[in-house]
Amino acid sequence: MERRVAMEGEKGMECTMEAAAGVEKASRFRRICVFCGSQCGKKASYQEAAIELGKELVKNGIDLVYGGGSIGLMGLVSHAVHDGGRHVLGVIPKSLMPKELTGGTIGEVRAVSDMHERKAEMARQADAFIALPGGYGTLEELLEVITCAQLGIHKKPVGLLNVDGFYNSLLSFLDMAVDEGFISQAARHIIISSHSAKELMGKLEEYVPEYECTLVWDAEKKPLNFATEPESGVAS
Ligand SMILES: C/C(=C\CNc1ncnc2c1ncn2[C@@H]1O[C@H](COP(=O)(O)O)[C@@H](O)[C@H]1O)CO
Repeated sequence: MERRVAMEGEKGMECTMEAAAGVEKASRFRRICVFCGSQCGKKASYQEAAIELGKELVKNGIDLVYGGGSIGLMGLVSHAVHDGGRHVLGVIPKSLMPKELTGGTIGEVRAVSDMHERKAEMARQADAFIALPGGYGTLEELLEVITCAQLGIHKKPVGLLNVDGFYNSLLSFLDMAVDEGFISQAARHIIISSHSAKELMGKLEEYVPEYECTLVWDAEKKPLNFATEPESGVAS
């Protein structure tokens, strides 16, 4: 079921549509980008968490942006969102399609030319980011949106779904880097983590960025293509 954007003069229409779709509470986010493994991982809990997160997005009336793959946790989260009737946008480099799109496409698939364009397009489309368990690719994507937040390039919330403590050692490493003077407390607070999708969503809804955009970027160049003015009313 696709959400229709209320036209001018249709005040209240969107709320009615959301209620009809079973959406519990209007979210500040229209689309969330999920980074996750192209593998399923060894524990069933990782797969359950991907499905739970997808259902939580649906419950909150939020659409999905992701890397477009049909494999691993990517396939599970995208199916959960699509099955729940929300829009799914997969952004995938053409050359990766044979490797990561083995199970057929769902939702809208946007083919891009390379990895940089994939990350830029996902970032542009999303109002917030969530990382599920994953490998190098997931970490790379996660760290890029964190470092861009640190530089003041965007103010979109970044969540970590710490399923079964999967990210405990990463979080400990970051705490150690704070203690050792390499990461500031404010920058450490960019990552919002939780063990459950429901709690994480609640924290992301309440997140207030501590970062000022101190850098003046050339508006023509739009660094890394993060949208400066979000379409959904979320502070970018
Ligand atoms: C190679 C370049 C950039 C850095 N690499 C990646 N950028 C974007 N997405 C990536 C990158 N490496 C892997 N991925 C994707 O992440 C997903 C999850 O991977 P995981 O290793 O299973 O966690 C998967 O879709 C990968 O394609 C610059 O050109």
